[in-house]
Amino acid sequence: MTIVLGANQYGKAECRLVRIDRETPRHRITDVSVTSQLRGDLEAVHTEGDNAHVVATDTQKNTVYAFARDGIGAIENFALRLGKHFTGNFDWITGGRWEIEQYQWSRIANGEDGYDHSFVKAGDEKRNTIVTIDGEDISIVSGISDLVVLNSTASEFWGYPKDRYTTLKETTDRILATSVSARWRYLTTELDFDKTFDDVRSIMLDAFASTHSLALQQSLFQMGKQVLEAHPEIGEIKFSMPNIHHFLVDLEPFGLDNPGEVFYVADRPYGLIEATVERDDAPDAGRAWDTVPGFC
Ligand SMILES: O=c1[nH]c(=O)c2[nH]c(=O)[nH]c2[nH]1
Repeated sequence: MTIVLGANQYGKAECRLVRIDRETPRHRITDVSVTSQLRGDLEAVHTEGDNAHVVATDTQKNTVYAFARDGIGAIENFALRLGKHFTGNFDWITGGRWEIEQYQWSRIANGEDGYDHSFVKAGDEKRNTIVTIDGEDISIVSGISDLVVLNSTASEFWGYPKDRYTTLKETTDRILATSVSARWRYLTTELDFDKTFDDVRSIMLDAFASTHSLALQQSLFQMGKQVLEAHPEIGEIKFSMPNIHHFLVDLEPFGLDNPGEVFYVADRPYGLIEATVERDDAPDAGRAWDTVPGFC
């Protein structure tokens, strides 16, 4: 028996970086966290402590900041730039993984257009991407997280099997709320990623709002289906959507009715609905999803 090194990667995680584009008085802000990880011929450092092939994690971090000097642009393009740099400049680095999470800011309101150089954090919602390079293969999985949405009606849940443990009452009018995490795989590296992201987000919101839902699962599928129908450059989309339960408060002890107006929101436990919506002719995903946690 011999003990050998298995899969490995290394790099600098969560390089927080804010860039201000200030060519004109109307500044723009890009706020990201970048993780760079390299793969390749890295056996010797693990088995011998030989660092000859180790592009230091500190160097990777510095490269992230130095590249930002030229602009960031769409996070997908920034991740691709980093990946091509490391795989192109160090022979033994044959691949890697570049993950970026982007935090959203909007302009502080001031008339129609907002202030030129004053921003307010736009909630918890985040945009993200993972670019993976493996030799000649490049995969891009992008997504959104913490997109919190709520329908105050047009949601039902009934017709489920009943057994001795079932206490849930059927309903034809409930609140449907969730925090959408979605990731989708691009089938191309040449794309206006900013525009596509905005469009995917707005399709998901519109599908959630316009679906009269008999189950969160049905809303999820509609969201994915409508994204794939509009975007042939996306192979599949995965969702993880907690059902944020809103329970009707029993006001009867106070002699009051409650016609669907007063709720308490339970933070846990929560239903967790996860699914992949895919086109049946999409090219094989290869290892694109291997290091994307939290989805099925
Ligand atoms: O939309 C729902 N899907 C379920 O699978 C489920 N299960 C449950 O108890 N409530 C709900 N709601």
